[in-house]
Amino acid sequence: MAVLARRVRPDDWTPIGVEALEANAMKVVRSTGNRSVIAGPGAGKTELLAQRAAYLLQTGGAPAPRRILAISFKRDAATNLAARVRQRCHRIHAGRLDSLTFDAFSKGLVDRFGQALPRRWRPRPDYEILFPTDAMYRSFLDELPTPPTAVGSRADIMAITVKRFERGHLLGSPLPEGGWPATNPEQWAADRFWQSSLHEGNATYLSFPMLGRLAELLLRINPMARRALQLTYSHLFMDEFQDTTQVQYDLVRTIFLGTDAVVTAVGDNKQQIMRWAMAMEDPFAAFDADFGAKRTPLYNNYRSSPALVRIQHVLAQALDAQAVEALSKTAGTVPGDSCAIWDFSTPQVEAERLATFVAAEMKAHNLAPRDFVLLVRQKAADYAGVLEPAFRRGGLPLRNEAASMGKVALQELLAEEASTLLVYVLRLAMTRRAGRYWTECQAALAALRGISTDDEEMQAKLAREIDAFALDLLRRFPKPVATAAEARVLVDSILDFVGRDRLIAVHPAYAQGDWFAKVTEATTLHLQASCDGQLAWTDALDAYEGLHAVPLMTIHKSKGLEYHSVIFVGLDDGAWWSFAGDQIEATAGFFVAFTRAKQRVVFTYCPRRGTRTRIATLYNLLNKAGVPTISIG
Ligand SMILES: Nc1ncnc2c1ncn2[C@@H]1O[C@H](COP(=O)(O)OP(=O)(O)OP(=O)(O)O)[C@@H](O)[C@H]1O
Repeated sequence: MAVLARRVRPDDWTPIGVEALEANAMKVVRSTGNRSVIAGPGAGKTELLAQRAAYLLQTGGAPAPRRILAISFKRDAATNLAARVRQRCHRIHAGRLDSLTFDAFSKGLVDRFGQALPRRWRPRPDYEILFPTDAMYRSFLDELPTPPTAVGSRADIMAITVKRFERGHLLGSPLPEGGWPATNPEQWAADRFWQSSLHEGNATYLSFPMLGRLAELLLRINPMARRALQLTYSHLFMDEFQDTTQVQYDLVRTIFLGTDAVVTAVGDNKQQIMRWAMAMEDPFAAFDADFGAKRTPLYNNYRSSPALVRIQHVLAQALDAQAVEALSKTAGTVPGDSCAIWDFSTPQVEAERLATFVAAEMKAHNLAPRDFVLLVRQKAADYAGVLEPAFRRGGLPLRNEAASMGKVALQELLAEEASTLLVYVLRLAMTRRAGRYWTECQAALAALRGISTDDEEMQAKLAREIDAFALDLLRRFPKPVATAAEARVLVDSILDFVGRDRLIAVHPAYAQGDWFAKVTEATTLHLQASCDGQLAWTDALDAYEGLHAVPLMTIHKSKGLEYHSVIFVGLDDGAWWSFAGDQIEATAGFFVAFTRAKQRVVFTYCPRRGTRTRIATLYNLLNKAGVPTISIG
């Protein structure tokens, strides 16, 4: 892979790491105007952003010292894009991409500029993150005093529904600098919520959407801060744009609308599964209208076999009658049905058969455990309780990625910077062939220490320090840790070396409340558990990352990921109890699950878990696509 530090002429630039891009993707990569890319699953939308970053950084399209800002929804998506760009670009170039989540971006802004907000909107500097629930909003509304007569009555307040309160009033529109005129009960109650969260408790408590609203306000009223961002970023990328909330969109609009920044938004409306979390009805339409973006479709599917793409199209049409069938660019490699519904008599039989099936498929197609995923709609722990023992008996560990380590979900922990760094450092120090980890450690530590990519002297000094630390670590911990105390000492040593203060300074989430303590605790617990019974560090670290375990996760967590085979456990009314409530979102969830597969999708059904009448629509779609139902045992 060409990783050049020198400038490449735009005409000479070719995609890196893939053979070719389809014509429209290439147009977007090279484009100098705002673009919205709506394309189906596996079309290479994330890949397109990575290629565009490489193009802009290598050709000078994003001229130094200006930077590219990439905003994603999930931390792993943000890390994934940054890693793809690092693989494709020289570190001098890759260092000019900031890949962040929306939450981290908003929070960073409030942390940097929040104290300049007018008093009524100013959080205390040591504010805490609030994760509000419907019950919490309800009790807040129930406990409000009677509003002023001119505003309304107590009965008016009691009549406010939680959803309307949160979406329509608390977060529904940009914050007015001088506060809302108290003209109606909802707005009065929303203002009470803001003021009590900001000023009236022991601490300031703010949810991430509230931080987004504050960030938008502070940039709207502070032209210097806005200008600083506009000067910093020449380009903005937004992935999974279909799930953008109004809060996020307003923030982006306030910063970038009418500036010279070029915005690229990619997504797939059929994969919109965050409407419950306030995703906009049609963010692409708003973006095209406001930013004058040119809409560019993509037609290929690089992930899934032709047989799966054909079935995907039937599902896609249920979500969008205009959907165009994608062109599969991947050959089918499994014989027989690429998709089937398997009926089982009991969950125990199901678990045994699935374990045998995965083991046999691994052998037949030379696959690894992580080429498979077991997806469930919710309550992963309940399914894991039956599946895990059966897989263990079959010699295959199964790992519930939704399970918690201390107070952090495993999947979340593995995307945490502190945990990732620990793995990089340990792989570098304790294992052979750690070249890749050298690069990752050096890049991560240089970023934490603020060493610029072209400061050769400081980079060399850092390399020597890493080297000495790694040698010392191996001398002190030649074997995987055996006790909780040892795990703690090891984690502490690495954090001391990395620098807790630096981590906290660069990752704002760590500065808030006790999140850093929770992540450190979870890292220590998980390290100790992963070392249990292992003789070599490689095995312990493989266990930490779950490299040899079949993952089990919910559909929501599978977004953006891909597997050779997807086994969806429990296609029944029990798991999809809310199907009738929001049929479109549920079907979109089903579509997301289906489209994670490259070669095979298996749905399982067991009458003990529920009937299949309420979700007959999903079964009808599969029937329409010719998916057979097979009675397994
Ligand atoms: N031009 C290309 N040539 C070959 N492979 C590609 C190309 N573009 C993407 N891929 C591969 O296809 C797969 C899907 O790409 P990517 O994850 O970027 O798709 P996506 O459109 O973001 O998918 P989704 O919306 O389903 O998450 C990845 O394995 C990626 O490496």
